[in-house]
Parts: sequence; C-alpha cells; structure tokens
Amino acid sequence: MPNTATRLRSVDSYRASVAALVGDLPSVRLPVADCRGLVLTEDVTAPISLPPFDNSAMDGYAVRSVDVVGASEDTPVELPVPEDIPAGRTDVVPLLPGTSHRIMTGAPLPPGADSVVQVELTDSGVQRVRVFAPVAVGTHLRRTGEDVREGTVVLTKGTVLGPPQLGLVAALGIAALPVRRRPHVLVLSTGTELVEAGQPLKPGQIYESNSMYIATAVEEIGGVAHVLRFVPDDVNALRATLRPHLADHDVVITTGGVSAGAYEVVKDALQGEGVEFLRVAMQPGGPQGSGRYQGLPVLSLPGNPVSAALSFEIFVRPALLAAMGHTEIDRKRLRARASMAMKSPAGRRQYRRGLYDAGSVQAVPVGGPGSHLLAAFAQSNCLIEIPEDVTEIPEGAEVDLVMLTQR
Ligand SMILES: Nc1nc2c(c(=O)[nH]1)N[C@H]1C(S)=C(S)[C@@H](COP(=O)(O)OP(=O)(O)OC[C@H]3O[C@@H](n4cnc5c(N)ncnc54)[C@H](O)[C@@H]3O)O[C@H]1N2
Ligand code: MOO
Repeated sequence: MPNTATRLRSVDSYRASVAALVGDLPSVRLPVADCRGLVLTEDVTAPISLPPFDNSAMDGYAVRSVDVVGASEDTPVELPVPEDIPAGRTDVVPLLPGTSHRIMTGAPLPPGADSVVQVELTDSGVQRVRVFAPVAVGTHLRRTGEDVREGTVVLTKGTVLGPPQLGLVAALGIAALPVRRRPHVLVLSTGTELVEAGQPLKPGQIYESNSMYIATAVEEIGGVAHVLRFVPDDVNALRATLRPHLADHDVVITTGGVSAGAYEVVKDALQGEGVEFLRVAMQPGGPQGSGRYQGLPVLSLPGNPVSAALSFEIFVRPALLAAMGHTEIDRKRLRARASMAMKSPAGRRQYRRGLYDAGSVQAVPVGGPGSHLLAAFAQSNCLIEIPEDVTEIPEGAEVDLVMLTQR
C-alpha cells in the first residue's frame, strides 16, 4: 500500500498514546538544592516553628513598655544597658525592670522584655540609653510560630518546588524532599549529512541542530538530557549504539530517519522491534514513531528541525511534564485576530509560527508553514493553531494561539 494511503492518527489521540507510553516517574528523596522545578510527592510538615523563638524586628533596645511611658524628645527616659544581644547570641539574658538591652534584628527577645524601641528613637547609647518615645507592648516583635506552627502542613503533595518553596523548606531545616525524579532522556540525532559546530561544512552537509533543541527543551522542564549523534546508515550499528544506554534512561528521543525515503535508519532499526511508525494529522510533524524498544519508551521524531521541535512541543513536553507529576502540563492558550490570511491543508492541524501582540490582540504569522524555517521559529512567541477542518483563515479572523513563552 503506498504511504499516501496510510490513515492519519489524530493529534489528540497520538498525544494521549505518547503520554501513556512515557508513564509516571518514581518518587525519590533528593537534597533540597536538587529539587528546583520538581513536584513534591508527600505533604511537608514543619519540624519546627517559624520564627523558632520570639525575636526583634528592628535594631534597637529591648524594653518593658511601662518603663518608657511618657518618653519624648524633651523628656527622654534614660535606662542602663547591661547587655548587648546581637543576632546569634544563644545564652539567655533576662531583662530586669528599669533596664534595657541593646538588641539587633533577629536576636532573641530577652525574657522580661515586651517591646523593642528602634534605635532611631534613641541616642544610640551603649552604657546607658536615652529613649525619646514610648512604645506599645508588642512593638517590633516577631513571635514564635507567627509564620509557621510546628507540626502543621506547609506544602502539600503535588506542589511544584520553586525558589519560594525551597527557601521555606531550608528555613525549616529540612535537608531532603520526596519528589518525582527527573526524566533521563537519551537524545539521538541521525543523518550522514550532519556535522558538529566547529567543523567546516562540505557541500551537502549541514550543522546538526535537533539535538541542541531537544536537549535544551528537556532541560528547560527539569529533565536530564544525554546527547548521542549517530551517523552511519546501518541498523545494526544504531541498535548497538542504543544498547548500552537502555538501562539508565527513561525515554529515548530520536530525530530523523522516519519518513518514506531509502535511508530511514531509525525506522529500519526499530520497526518490528516494538516501535510503530505512523503519520499524524499534523503539519509540521506528520511522520512519527513510538513504542518500546527492549522495554524502553522510544519517541522517534521527524528530522526537519521545526518538525522535530513542534513534535517535542505538542507530544513529548506534556508527556514528560505529566511523568514528573505536573498537573499543569499545557501551555497557556490565547485567542487573537490573524494579521493576514493563511491557508492550511485539509485534514491536518497546522501549527504556524507567530508573534502575538498583546496591544493589538493580533497574531502575526512569522515565516511560512515550512518545517525548515528555524529562524522564523526562533523569532516567534506563539504557535497559531489551525484546526484540521479549516483550510483558509481570512485576515482578521480569530485564531487559537499556543503561547511558547509561558506554561
Ligand atoms: N516522499 C516523502 N518524503 C518526505 C515525506 C513523505 O511523506 N514522503 N515526509 C516529509 C516530512 S513531512 C518530513 S517531516 C520529513 C521527515 O523526514 P525524516 O524524519 O526521515 O528526516 P530526514 O530525512 O533524516 O531529515 C529531514 C530533513 O531534516 C534535516 N535534519 C535531520 N536531522 C537533523 C538534525 N539533527 N539537525 C538538523 N537538521 C536535521 C535533514 O538534513 C533533512 O533536511 O520527510 C519529508 N519527506
Ligand atoms: O510533517 Mo513534516 O514534519 O512537515 O515537515
């Protein structure tokens, strides 16, 4: 049967298959510093209160409010200063009536004190201090547990750990957290025409770029990418290249070698070995392969750079995010008016690269639909999604956008 007669899989159904193939990653305990962007798998309970002790919110003098009643510029109250309490002083120095201790921000409030006079309202005395204003009980104090009470849940299972959450955990003295671990992704680019940056190009050669896109896109969402470049058009050599890496990766992403040509090394090596090659009703990104090779999920993306990139964006990225335990796996979507007319093939969901302008609420197509237009893609901030049943978008019509700048 000719390739053209092959039935197309819908984008949504293929997306679901890829997500099911990748599955869930296991939960592990990791040092807090390694948890940025990962998803918590258990609630976190505070082992201590925050603040852990009553302390001063200002540099100044710990006093009893009653001792400075009536103080003013003209009638200062003068108190002896028997102790100096910098932050970090760990011995207990009670405050006797009629005295004050010099105290710094974050230092423990001495027992007996009920307020702090900030230094600006005093003469900054060291042996004795003149206080120029009264203070109400509780002024400039940070009470034990005001932020967090020991034993309470501070972060719930499913939370994505960003800097604020990790800062809180550090403040609680927690060293490691239970998280879904990072996906380890083997990125394999194929093609005899591909050379690495730094080498001169011979006629017919191009610089290899897909692995750069895929690896950095994997790392952007918190995965770990290991790049391999595979050159020969030899199926046994490709299988042998994969073999030593199967045990320590969660997913293999290949690019190139999946379409209808005479040298389709990925397809030839993996078809019939657990990986199915098919066409998806998407443009770019029609030819795809997926399945398990020796038990390991393999996603074979088409070689054209924008096809590979959009295949990652539409199929692989949400699957990896879901595997990592994220519930928000989709990019933000917007609607805008098309700045110009566009055509799209019948029966395919087309993703045109575009620039969304929030001011005019317009989507401007950047470059054409071609899957080799890398510069246009790099200048875009969105994809303009043209549905399968739409072949013409008139200028000014509302279109759906997939924003590439935010999740
Ligand atoms: N007769 C047909 N030809 C093609 C069809 C088809 O249905 N019938 N489909 C076209 C579509 S659509 C796509 S997409 C590509 C997919 O081809 P492959 O996955 O086999 O990719 P290659 O042939 O290996 O490469 C395509 C293109 O991309 C360049 N490339 C590949 N890998 C990289 C890389 N790592 N970095 C940079 N550029 C890369 C390669 O040089 C080619 O120009 O097939 C169409 N053809
Ligand atoms: O579907 Mo291919 O991915 O257009 O270039």
